[in-house]
Amino acid sequence: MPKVLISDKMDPRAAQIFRERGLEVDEITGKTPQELRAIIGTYDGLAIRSSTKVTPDLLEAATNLKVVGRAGIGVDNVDIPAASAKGVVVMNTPFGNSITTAEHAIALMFALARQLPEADASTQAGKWEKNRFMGVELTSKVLGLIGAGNIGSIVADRARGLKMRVIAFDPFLTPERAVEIGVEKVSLDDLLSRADFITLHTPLTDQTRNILSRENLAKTKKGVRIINCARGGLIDEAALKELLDSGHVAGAALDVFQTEPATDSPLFGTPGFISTPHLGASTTEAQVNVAIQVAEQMADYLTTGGVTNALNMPSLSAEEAPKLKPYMALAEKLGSLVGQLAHGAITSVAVEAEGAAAELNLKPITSAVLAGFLRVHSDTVNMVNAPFLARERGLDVREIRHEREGDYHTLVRVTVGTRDGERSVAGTLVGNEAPRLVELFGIKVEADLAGPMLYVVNEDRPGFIGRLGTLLGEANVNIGTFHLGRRQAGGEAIVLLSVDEPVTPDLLARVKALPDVRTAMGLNF
Ligand SMILES: NC(=O)C1=CN([C@@H]2O[C@H](COP(=O)(O)OP(=O)(O)OC[C@H]3O[C@@H](n4cnc5c(N)ncnc54)[C@H](O)[C@@H]3O)[C@@H](O)[C@H]2O)C=CC1
Ligand SMILES: O=C(O)C(=O)COP(=O)(O)O
Repeated sequence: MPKVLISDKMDPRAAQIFRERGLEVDEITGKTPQELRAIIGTYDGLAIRSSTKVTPDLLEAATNLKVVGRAGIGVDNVDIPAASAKGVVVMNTPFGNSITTAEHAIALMFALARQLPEADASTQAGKWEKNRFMGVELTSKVLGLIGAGNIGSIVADRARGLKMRVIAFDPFLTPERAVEIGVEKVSLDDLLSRADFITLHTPLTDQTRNILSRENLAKTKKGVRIINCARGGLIDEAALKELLDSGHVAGAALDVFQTEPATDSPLFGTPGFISTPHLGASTTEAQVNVAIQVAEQMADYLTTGGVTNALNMPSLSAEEAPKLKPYMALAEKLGSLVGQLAHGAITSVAVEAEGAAAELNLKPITSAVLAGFLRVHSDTVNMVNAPFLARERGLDVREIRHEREGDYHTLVRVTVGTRDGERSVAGTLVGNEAPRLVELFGIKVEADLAGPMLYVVNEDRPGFIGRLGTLLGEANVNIGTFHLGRRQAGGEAIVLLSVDEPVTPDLLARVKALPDVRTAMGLNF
């Protein structure tokens, strides 16, 4: 039974779903990285929010881990390349808390406009400072969005309802989408100089880190108010403090900080500064959404292989997964076969689908080919890390669909490119289920690829099969299945046979010494 660890505070529905889906679940929150490292080894799944840091160090100890599920959006607390390299799927819940977070940004914008926290503190202190708290209206003000994705576009929608003019800097925002969400697409400099309010809604990446740098903050309009419900690393906090002190920035509301938990910050106590402790996603509705979603996604993956919202693997629906499973087995075997047989440096891998296979999602099939192929050299390769490792090796990977149906109702062909040219193998599914090789390096040969096998290339001459059979019999090697193919009579022929025990170097040497043998190899599936 797969085991899941919930390591950050999560709605109880997550644990309930894991149990209902037949998984074992432990909820152990608030652990230090060292404590987590000590227990992670037995778990197949790890469900987190933003507190748990999935570092290379934690992953190293996570010897059984197959999936990390982030009940939320931002995954900057997960080292995705390290997870991918270890073959761990990383999933998030990209929409579950977006409305809630957008509403928090709007709440902070109002709080800044009317100095609500200070006014509240003063009033409750019995001061009744009616003249101290003069606010500004939002109507007709310019709101500058940095990042106009899911959350940014909801903020834009709400702000337009408040009669604000919304401008957005987002290099990936298309002009059509800008029109659709009712924002004016602008450059960052334009936004900085025009916005009365600036709100950040980008992920934290190498491109967005410090996007409101000291230099960029200095380009803002005097009296600007800044809201950050995205990630702490997006703003230079020291520069922000100075600009608040000088009065250039009229107000700043941060829900997120460079270092969290932020129990101490030079910004604390600065006039015009408001903070919340990373509450963007903290509503009952959002937490129920993300807990249910992450648990369903992780349970799907651990029980059916279905993949939804993975950041390091193509999606594969729970309905698709059973249909693709036999294809993935076929693809792994074909990948493994070319991996074992192809000599020399491989520079490209092409995966072609014909007939029924052409109707399917090819991404998982390709990942399985690459996994089978790369596993020949490393047994830690799986479908998650194979595409990543292939990229690292500079392999040119292509997927090709053919509408035509050939001799088989469904066919997957794998062609690898080497310095000596291309070599290709192809297979089908018998009864839509059982993987079967049908072509090897241009020669038609039908074989099940399973267990230890012996592969021989020979001259097609009478008597050869008998001599090979005799040799194997004398060596006490039991033959399970025997498959033959040839290019043309008297030309190059191949023998593929399954044997009960792995082929020993000694047996291989004797096979190679037989007359008419060009080459021989032991294979394993
Ligand atoms: N405070 C909180 O509790 C929460 C914070 N978040 C944060 O909000 C972020 C945004 O979430 P979504 O809108 O759902 O993500 P999203 O992926 O839908 O949108 C992000 C947008 O940022 C844009 N972007 C990327 N690089 C950029 C750059 N260099 N400059 C400008 N724009 C850039 C993208 O094109 C995209 O449109 C998350 O990554 C997360 O870090 C999300 C939920 C809750
Ligand atoms: O979803 C996100 O990106 C968030 O930042 C929410 O964080 P949390 O789950 O509340 O720790």
